[in-house]
Amino acid sequence: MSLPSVIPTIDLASDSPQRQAELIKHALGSVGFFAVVNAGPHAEDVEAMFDHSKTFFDLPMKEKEVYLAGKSGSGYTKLLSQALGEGKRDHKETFSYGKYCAKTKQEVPPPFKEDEVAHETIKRFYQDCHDVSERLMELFALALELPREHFRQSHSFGLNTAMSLIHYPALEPEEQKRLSEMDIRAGEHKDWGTMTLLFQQSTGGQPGLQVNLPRSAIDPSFASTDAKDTFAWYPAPIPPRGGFLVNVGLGMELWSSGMYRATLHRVIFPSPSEEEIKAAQEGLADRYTLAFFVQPDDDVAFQPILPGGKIDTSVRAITSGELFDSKLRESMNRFKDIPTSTTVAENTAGGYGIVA
Ligand SMILES: O=C(O)CCC(=O)C(=O)O
Ligand SMILES: [Fe+2]
Repeated sequence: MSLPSVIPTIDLASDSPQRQAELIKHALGSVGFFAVVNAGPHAEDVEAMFDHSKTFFDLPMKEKEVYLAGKSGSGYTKLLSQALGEGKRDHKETFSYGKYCAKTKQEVPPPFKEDEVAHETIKRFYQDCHDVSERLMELFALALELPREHFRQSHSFGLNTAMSLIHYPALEPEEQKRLSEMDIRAGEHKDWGTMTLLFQQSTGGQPGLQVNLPRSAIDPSFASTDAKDTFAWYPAPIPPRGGFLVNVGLGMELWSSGMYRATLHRVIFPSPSEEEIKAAQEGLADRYTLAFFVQPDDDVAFQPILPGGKIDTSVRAITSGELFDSKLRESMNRFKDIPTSTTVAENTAGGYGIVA
């Protein structure tokens, strides 16, 4: 069974809200991912964002280093300076906008600062991602029989939600073979927050995102057998132009008492044969993605929601800020212990990412 049929596509322009909520509930209860079409940022803006991202990552290291991320995760992180999963460093560089558009504005890097059009595009993209995430949160609530503002009201505009430009550079096959023994593009992890919107290039981009799913989610007939359920990695689809993927993080999994699943995912290097074919066809291709990490305000407690829209207030639930801090600490400790295939001194000056 091919994956697009298990990662459903939700059309936010034509399905009814009831139907959208039903599809979301089913997707998040089984595979933890779905694709959205006909909503969110304009396709032209998404494409422009990929161009701006390329412009930034093409800058000489000296210029990018000016924006090195601090503990908040905002700013630039170098190749191999994060480890989303166990045992391997991530062969990617990122630029994250933490509190962008909010009161404490982060400084925008030169290619965007000096380019009024680029700057406006980034702001509009952020705003449109925020707006569609609010719509989705209303549907998440509707599907669990909660008041529509239940999740939405816990996310102040521009406060904890962060946006990342991500670049996974293409490598010569030999170099990639050497690196992939010790590193990965993005190690296996669950996101931390409410949800992530992930934009991939619909044409000319490189795939590589994989999701870890139980066989019973891929093949419904399997669920009725006695065989032990096993997990395997499946390639995630790239939605059509203007579309994007959505997955929920650990915060939402806790909040929904597991009715919405945070699914493990990772980004792998292309296999040498695929790489060779691609290289022959179009020259070496890099993978660029844009991620919008929706994260509740720090003091929001993930008070578990029970079936029927009841809230369990009998437990002292972890807050969004506590979960974020503990995940950040965990990822820093994990990172320190991981050897790398390249000179550590050259590559570890970056900060830490927003996700684990
Ligand atoms: O870039 C991708 O395809 C996925 C990135 C991701 O999962 C993350 O940064 O949390
Ligand atoms: Fe992720």
